[in-house]
Amino acid sequence: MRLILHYLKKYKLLVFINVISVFGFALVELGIPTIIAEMIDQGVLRSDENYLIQMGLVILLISIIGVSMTILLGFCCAKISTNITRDIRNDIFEKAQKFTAHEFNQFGISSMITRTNNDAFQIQMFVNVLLRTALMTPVMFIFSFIMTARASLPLSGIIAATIPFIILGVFAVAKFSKPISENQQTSLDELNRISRENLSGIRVIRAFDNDAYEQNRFEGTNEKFTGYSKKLFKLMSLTQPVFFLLMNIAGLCIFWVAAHLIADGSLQVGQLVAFLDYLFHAMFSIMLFCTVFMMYPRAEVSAKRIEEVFDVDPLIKSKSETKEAKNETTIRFDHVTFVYPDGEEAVLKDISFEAKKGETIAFIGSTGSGKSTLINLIPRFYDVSKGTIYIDGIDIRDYDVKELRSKLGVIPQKAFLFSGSIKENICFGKEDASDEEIIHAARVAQAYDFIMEKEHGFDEEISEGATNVSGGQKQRLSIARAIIRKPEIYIFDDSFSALDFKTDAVLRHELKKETKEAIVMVVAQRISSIMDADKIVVLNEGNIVGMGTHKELLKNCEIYHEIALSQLSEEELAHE
Ligand SMILES: Nc1ncnc2c1ncn2[C@@H]1O[C@H](COP(=O)(O)OP(=O)(O)OP(=O)(O)O)[C@@H](O)[C@H]1O
Repeated sequence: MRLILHYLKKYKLLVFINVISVFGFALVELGIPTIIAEMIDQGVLRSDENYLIQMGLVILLISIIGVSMTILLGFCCAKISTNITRDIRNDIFEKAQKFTAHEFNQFGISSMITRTNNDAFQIQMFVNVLLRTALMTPVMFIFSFIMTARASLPLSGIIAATIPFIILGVFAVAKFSKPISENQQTSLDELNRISRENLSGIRVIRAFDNDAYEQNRFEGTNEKFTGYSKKLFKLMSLTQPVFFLLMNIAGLCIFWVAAHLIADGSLQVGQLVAFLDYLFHAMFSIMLFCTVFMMYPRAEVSAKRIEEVFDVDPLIKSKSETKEAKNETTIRFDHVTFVYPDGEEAVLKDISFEAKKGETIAFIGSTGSGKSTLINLIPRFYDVSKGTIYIDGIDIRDYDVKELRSKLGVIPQKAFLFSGSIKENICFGKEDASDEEIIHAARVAQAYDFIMEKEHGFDEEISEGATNVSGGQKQRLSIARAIIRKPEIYIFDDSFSALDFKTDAVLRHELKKETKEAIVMVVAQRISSIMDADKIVVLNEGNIVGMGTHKELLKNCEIYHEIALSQLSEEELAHE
């Protein structure tokens, strides 16, 4: 409710119009039975035709007002509920933009998608019904109840006696349905996760001939989800007949008592007609109330799941303004230690090094030695646990994150392309890039030739998951995407691994010309990719075990010598 109220505040005017139309609608609805009762007692029984015509016209006018109010009510409810859902989705998306991998892991990507789509939709349905009925129900009920009491006190006593049973029933349904709704949403998360994994890992599943296993896994979860949904529907479908049964019993009692009252002359037929009409409205409003109340537990579960996302305090906090930077391009790690938020041991230990404008600094080491972790600290995908990283003399935590990242051109280990054209993918690095800039970036990244071989050149569409380009082509496009930004610091995380040796060499040669004014940080497994670097940092189990040029390291770093020996022949090494 807190979440819904928070969003409702943004639409005060619409809510106000909504309230007016509810009152208008309720008064019109309830006014008509009063007039009809008058018409029967004064017009029909006394055969007063003029009176009947006059009252008929009043009913017509009131009905027109009623219809207009109902249309207005529907319009307001639809507008408010859809706008609120849109706002919730936008806010979840905006919040998620600030998440690090650690925060995403708390929910899982599939659950984030379910929360954004399905949970937000549950809120939309609830708000729509709530706005239609929340105000109308008490207004109509109280008014109709007073009117039924006015029409006949003994008969209204029967309604009053029925109400506690209805309220008890509604509370019981809400109590049972809440845990089922929670389980339903959780199993929907699971279903989405399995679908996602299945679809994106379809090749691996087929290659390992594991279709049957995956099918069973999916069917199991689907069955679970269906089970919870069935339980909910059963509960709901039980509720209505029981409700009507109660109503019918109350109706029977009412007619039985009414027959006696009319027989002994203490109740008129007109009064009974008015009573029945008000009774209908009272019951109708109770039924609406039950609908809202039965939807509430489900919406509450969804609201809680959305609030969980909003309540996360992202690890990375941005400064609104960056301190005045020194007029230099440097990057400096000063005794940096890092432990993953959900890890126990330090993955990087007391790391210190520096690189200046125009320099290339490379990182090498066995798998799991911490190379990717090290460079992921620079765009602040995570913050250091100890020590400081300085860019241009300023602690990176003192930057506005946007400004910090605008200095960087990151080419991740797993090249990722978006669905859209090749051109759009390259322009992701610089929205307003000219055609010349796009072509230049593609040429430097050695992507131009293969792009031109595509039927539509730069307008060729990249499919979802970039399945229509090869691994090496993906890497080159993501390199072009970084080049086009002309960043101050290039970060290549094993970004040449899918390239053949010749393309790798040409690309590095072309890059050298492009990056004269920048710092280039390269993580690589291949010695040949980094042996020209100005400085090579050798990592082992999170420690720096060697730092220097290729030649220096060959002489004084045993681990580097071993890596070199495993990749280069004795002859090649002897040349160094
Ligand atoms: N998100 C994470 N949470 C916890 N531990 C992690 C996380 N990511 C990586 N690690 C651990 O941190 C260590 C360093 O991983 P990292 O990816 O930095 O190594 P790397 O040198 O880049 O390896 P590779 O060459 O295989 O890419 C590994 O032991 C890894 O298991």
